[in-house]
Amino acid sequence: ASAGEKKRWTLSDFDIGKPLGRGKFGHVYLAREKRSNHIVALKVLFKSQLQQSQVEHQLRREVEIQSHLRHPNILRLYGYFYDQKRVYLILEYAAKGELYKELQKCKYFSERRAATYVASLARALIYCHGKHVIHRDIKPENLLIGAQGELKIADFGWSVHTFNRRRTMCGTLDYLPPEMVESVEHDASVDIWSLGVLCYEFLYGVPPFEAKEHSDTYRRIVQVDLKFPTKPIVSSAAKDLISQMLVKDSSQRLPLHKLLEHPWIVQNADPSG
Ligand SMILES: Cn1ncc2ncnc(NCCc3cnc(NC(=O)Nc4cccc(C(F)(F)F)c4)s3)c21
Repeated sequence: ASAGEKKRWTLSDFDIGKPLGRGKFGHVYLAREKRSNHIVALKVLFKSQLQQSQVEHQLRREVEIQSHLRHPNILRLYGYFYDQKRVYLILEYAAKGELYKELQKCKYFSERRAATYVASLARALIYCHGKHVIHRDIKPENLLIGAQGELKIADFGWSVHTFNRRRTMCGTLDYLPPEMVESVEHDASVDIWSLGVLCYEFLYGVPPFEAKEHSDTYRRIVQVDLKFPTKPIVSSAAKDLISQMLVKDSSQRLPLHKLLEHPWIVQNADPSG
């Protein structure tokens, strides 16, 4: 088998280093694979918590989906192993850490930095959608920064194969009425909406539909109650792009390949990503 595949990993294959972060289901540690000295991130998940939340199938799907994804802006999941009580995810290490911490520190990003991030995320999502994978959970907490400052989408715990859902739902689509064919409520355009929300938050430091109560946020989203603050000053080109992504009718949202041709991206994104 090639490196990292088929081999049965165990905890004794790794030296464990400092904690990198703690998620809902467990902690992440810096680790070094002893034989290769390869630095990785090791996410430790407790089986008990996975069982309680009945998310084991999601984890299996994440591992399956991630094993086919190879893109510079998608954090690699090299493999997994488990022992009596825990499941371990062997992940690519993102040396510059979590994007949301960087956003908190800077309050908001320059238009060049925001456009560079948005363009690299668009390229990663074009790649995913090309493989019928939608992420469905694009937000600052799921974005990491690599050693060269490049953005990495992480945590495909909520991603799905839209193609599979069509296939598993029925043998042939021919006899299905429109509402059943349409029933893949998440089509790839959900990621375009989330990328628009992210672009807004990169530029203003807050998400566009933020409100004190969940019910108010829900109403602002369904009404697409999009307002642009006067401060910080943001170019009209950026506002134009965001307005073309945060559109209620998912079929009318700016397609990702068109996003890469938008003047704001062309003029501000660093081509290297
Ligand atoms: C903080 N940090 N700093 C540097 C750094 N470098 C790499 N990684 C880091 N952090 C880990 C990032 C993750 C990547 N993939 C994940 N995947 C996941 O957490 N999956 C997952 C968990 C629990 C339940 C489910 C389930 F079942 F619901 F699907 C799915 S987490 C780093």
